[in-house]
Amino acid sequence: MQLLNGKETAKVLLDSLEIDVAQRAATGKKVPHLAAILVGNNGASETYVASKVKACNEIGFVSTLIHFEEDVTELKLLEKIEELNEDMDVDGVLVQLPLPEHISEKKVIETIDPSKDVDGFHPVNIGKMTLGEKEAYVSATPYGIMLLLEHHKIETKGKHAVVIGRSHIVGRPMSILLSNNTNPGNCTVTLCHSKTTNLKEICLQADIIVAAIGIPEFVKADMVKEGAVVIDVGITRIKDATKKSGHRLVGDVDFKNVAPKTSFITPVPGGVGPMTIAALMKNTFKACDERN
Ligand SMILES: Nc1nc(=O)c2c([nH]1)NC[C@@H]1CN(c3ccc(C(=O)N[C@@H](CCC(=O)O)C(=O)O)cc3)C=[N+]21
Repeated sequence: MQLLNGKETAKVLLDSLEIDVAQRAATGKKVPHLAAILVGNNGASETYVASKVKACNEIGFVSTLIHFEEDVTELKLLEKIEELNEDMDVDGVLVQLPLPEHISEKKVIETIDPSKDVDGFHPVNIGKMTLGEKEAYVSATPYGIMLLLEHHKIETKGKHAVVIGRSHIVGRPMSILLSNNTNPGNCTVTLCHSKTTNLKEICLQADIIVAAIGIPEFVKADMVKEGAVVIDVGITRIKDATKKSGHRLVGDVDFKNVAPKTSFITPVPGGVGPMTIAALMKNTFKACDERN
């Protein structure tokens, strides 16, 4: 069993971006600018957005964090997005999800200029990704997983990949990327979800499993074929008084029992999470490069 170390891989990618940014700056070009919008006081969201801003600072991007109160009106949020769309200095705009009930995520996502949609959530980018077009901004988590597979030279061609979870931001785009005619890619893909029958039998046929359902330790050892590659997207916070933070992070995979059966597996934390950040930074660099 080999650990797919997302933290280390993300660092390699971020170091390389840092050089690219320095090169832009040295030739008098503008550096990438990411604007992130956070609504309310969700602890996990605050942590993730803080990591994104920190990554920006570390590699020489400019970042702007806009923090609205939980009760901000949808109109006010949409107006802010439009302002950022028009701001020539801003290359990437992201609105951290989930949003409060009274705000339509669909409207918010569709208001972001597709050329600044570094999260890759806009229908235009989902369409381009589905068509395998290079200019698409690919949703950061699935993109990060593709980069992790690529970095470790994991053979995916002709393999059976089983994706568990059909969310718009992870499972669905993941299933499309893995089936695309690319490397990594060229998988035969089965997309499973809450209504799937015989999930265990399907998983047992998988060469690659991507668990993205948000149920802690859902994937058990008896669902995994010997030698499979297991990617754990889950990141649930469980209260734990013995931890300084008051919680520990648990993935969608029963890591302790599953890991010994696998050829490669991602840990939680330190697996997919840091890769999500690295992918977002790559998208933001691309947005800047295409604009200037
Ligand atoms: N518009 C939008 N874009 C997103 O990209 C987005 C989002 N909304 N909503 C929520 C999910 C989740 N997400 C993570 C990012 C980093 C870590 C990460 O860095 N995790 C660390 C641990 C962090 C911790 O200590 O909590 C790790 O796994 O090692 C995890 C999860 C981005 N998301």
